[in-house]
Amino acid sequence: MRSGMVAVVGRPNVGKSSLVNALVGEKLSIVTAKPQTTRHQIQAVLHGDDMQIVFVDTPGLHQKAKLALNKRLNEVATQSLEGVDVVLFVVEAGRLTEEDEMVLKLLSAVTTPCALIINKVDKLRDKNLLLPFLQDLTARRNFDFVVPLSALKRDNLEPLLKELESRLPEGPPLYPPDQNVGHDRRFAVAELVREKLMMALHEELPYSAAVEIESWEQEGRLTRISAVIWVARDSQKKIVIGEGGRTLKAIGTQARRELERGGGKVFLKLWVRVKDGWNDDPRALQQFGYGE
Ligand SMILES: Nc1nc2c(ncn2[C@@H]2O[C@H](COP(=O)(O)OP(=O)(O)OP(=O)(O)O)[C@@H](O)[C@H]2O)c(=O)[nH]1
Repeated sequence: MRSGMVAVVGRPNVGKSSLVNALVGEKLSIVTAKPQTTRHQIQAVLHGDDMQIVFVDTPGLHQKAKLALNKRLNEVATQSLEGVDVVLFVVEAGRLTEEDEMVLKLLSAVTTPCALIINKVDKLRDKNLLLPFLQDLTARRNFDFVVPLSALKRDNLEPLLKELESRLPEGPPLYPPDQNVGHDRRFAVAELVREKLMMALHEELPYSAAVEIESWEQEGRLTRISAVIWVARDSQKKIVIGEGGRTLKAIGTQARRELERGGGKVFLKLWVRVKDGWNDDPRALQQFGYGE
């Protein structure tokens, strides 16, 4: 058995989340309610037969604009990258920006094995450009390995997994195999809808709305989710639906967009129902996932 931590770094929009989702195979591997270590936020866990990969986020790398300026943030990011087994530096094929350069610069201080992942090769019209692009980057840093791939098309993921497997230390899994993936994913989606609801209503309904996932069906790349927004009073139902259904529609659209970011299509159907005083009812709380 091998297991270890892998950090995925790169500028915004290069496809880091898409890559992790493609590798873990969970279209909707949303990150709430996942365990957290002191220095790393767990993004997703890949449970293989004889390997476990814990993908982590890098604190410090998220304050993107400040990256070049803030020494402290660089230190935080560097330290956290020193604590993992492999770093995946993700870039977009054929496109290197100033932000990529900043991340590369930050990586120069990191001694952890580091791989160059050239994502979105499917977007590259002229495949002949790949080699000079790759050569340009490998001239700047000694990468431990290089994998061109497409997270979106799930192209060339296998070589990356093989490389990772050979580099992870031998040892027991860091996390117990997740037997409640279904429940976790449902809870994560419910929380996402709730977050959009709270944003749409500007906290007009704090604590009096709960979201329950009623059904969940997977049809190939399409996920059909039906969710109920439970409110405590009739007047609140009107607020959530909004004039001509506008508020509810906006909530649904925002949640759906976020769910689709990892690829695949999502049909999200939202309903609003009233359960008088649900937020005082322990059984209702349990039903909505807020119980012990
Ligand atoms: N054509 C193509 N598009 C991709 C590929 N991988 C990701 N994308 C798209 O690139 C966009 C950004 O992908 P994300 O996975 O959200 O990128 P990210 O690096 O996690 O972005 P941040 O969360 O902002 O840091 C999305 O529209 C993806 O669908 C790929 O292999 N090919």
